Amino acid sequence: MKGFDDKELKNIERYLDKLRIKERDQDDRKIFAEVLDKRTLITLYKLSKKYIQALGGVVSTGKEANVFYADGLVDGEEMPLAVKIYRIETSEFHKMEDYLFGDKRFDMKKISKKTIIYIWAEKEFRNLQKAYQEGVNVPRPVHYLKNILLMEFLGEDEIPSPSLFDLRKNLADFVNPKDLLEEILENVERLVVSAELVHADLSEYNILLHNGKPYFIDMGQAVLLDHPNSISFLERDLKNISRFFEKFGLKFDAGEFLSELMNKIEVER
Ligand SMILES: Nc1ncnc2c1ncn2[C@@H]1O[C@H](COP(=O)(O)OP(=O)(O)OP(=O)(O)O)[C@@H](O)[C@H]1O
Ligand SMILES: [Mg+2]
Repeated sequence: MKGFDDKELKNIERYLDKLRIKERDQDDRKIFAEVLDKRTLITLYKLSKKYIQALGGVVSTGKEANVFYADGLVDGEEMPLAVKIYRIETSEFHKMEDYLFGDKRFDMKKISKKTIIYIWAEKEFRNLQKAYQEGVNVPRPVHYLKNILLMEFLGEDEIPSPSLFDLRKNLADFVNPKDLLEEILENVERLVVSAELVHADLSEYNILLHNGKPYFIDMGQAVLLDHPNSISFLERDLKNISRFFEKFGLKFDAGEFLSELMNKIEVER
């Protein structure tokens, strides 16, 4: 480890210990130990100096990333944060390549295996930034460094807002499904027409219902409209939405909406 010997690293670990506000259970501690390899620990330590007041518990453990809660500090204001830490030793990174090649923002010729993960975090940050600026409902991006992304935490009391998948059985108790579908499509339109992005993994798993509104999360794989596969990704996204809302007796023609979107893109250009 460049610049840090074992003693310094112990200090960092102690510092991070102090950051953890609550005594976590055995499983949480195991996950911390598993994902916070030395390199990631140092990155988290650097980020924490500026943005993290207290590190909370595990929100989610996934194939590509783990998400933690943190009491954040952004521009002098307290703000709950989601800390998304991409696994460096991810087994899924080959899939990432499909979404990176063809993206003119990243020169793939010069990139090593390890760097792909860092680029992935940067890509999610930039996608979120672009979407957020265009008024799409996404968590506000805060900062990224190497394999760690900080963003607004969508939830309350450290509990993340539910996904549409979580609510599939009792969605109608929380929201009018027809209104929700409309709002999702408005957000898709803003994402595609104004931000010129396609989510490319949109489904009930990556839409959270937060304060009664749909929010798109997990934007790492989102691509620019000029990506060679963007339209087929968009079609797949729309079909996922259509399939989900069918269960609520709502008819929505993904193909028709895709054509409408294509027309609007043409007009914008
Ligand atoms: N900004 C956020 N606010 C609150 N919760 C979040 C936020 N971002 C992510 N989460 C939680 O973490 C989970 C996983 O996040 P995300 O989908 O971005 O990562 P992932 O690597 O794709 O994980 P998976 O492989 O499980 O899909 C989400 O389903 C959600 O519960
Ligand atoms: Mg996800």
